[in-house]
Amino acid sequence: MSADTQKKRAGEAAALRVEAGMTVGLGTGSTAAWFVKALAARNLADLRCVPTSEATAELARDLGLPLSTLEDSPRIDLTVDGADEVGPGLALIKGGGAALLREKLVWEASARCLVIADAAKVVKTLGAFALPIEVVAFGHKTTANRIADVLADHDIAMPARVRTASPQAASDRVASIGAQYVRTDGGNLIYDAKCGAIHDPARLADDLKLITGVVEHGLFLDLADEAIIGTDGGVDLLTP
Ligand SMILES: O=C[C@H](O)[C@H](O)[C@H](O)COP(=O)(O)O
Repeated sequence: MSADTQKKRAGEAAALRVEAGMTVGLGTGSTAAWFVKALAARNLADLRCVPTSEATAELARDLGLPLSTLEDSPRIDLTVDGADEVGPGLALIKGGGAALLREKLVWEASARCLVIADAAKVVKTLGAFALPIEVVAFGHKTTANRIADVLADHDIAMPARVRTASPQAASDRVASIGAQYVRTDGGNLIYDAKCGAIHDPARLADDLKLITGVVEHGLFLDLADEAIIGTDGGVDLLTP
């Protein structure tokens, strides 16, 4: 069975958790897109949907879901979002789609957060997936040196690399500097850190946040309340 089928199962199961009248955070990525489609198909009354990216906003708008913003709807009942890795205690790596900052803002404003993923995302140790780190473009190479120092302090030898767009995507972008770089919805850059294994995610999260120029990182710790994992047989539910 394909990963996409597992993602669809998880997304559809998550859509059943939404009730009429809720304010719902809409995640970003291919798994979250299945959730958004399944949610729209339910046609629930009085929903308010807060998207975590321009891409999700566009999808939700096309499907007729009522959109709001975090400014207008600062208290979210339930956010449903994908992940790049789901580790022990529902510690997550997110940001493969460069949406980590808006995602984290929406997650932290949510009474409940539900992560949805295919079975391959579940890992024993975080870090095989390169950790995305969102960095201000101004002086980003200096910031990258500081990130490298922090990574080295965590026994991660390889410096993080700035994420570049595919040639097609790059040609679609207009940026004042580095048109080849992926830009987040907020106009920042993404550095990806190939960690291999993150032995102390909480300490790494704290250390990265202390670097001037780092806007956010993709470690989502103590934020997910539950995970719905799509499998070949159905879905598995995980709690922290
Ligand atoms: O920035 C993107 C998000 O964190 C996504 O939720 C994450 O990358 C998972 O994406 P997908 O469901 O496409 O694997």
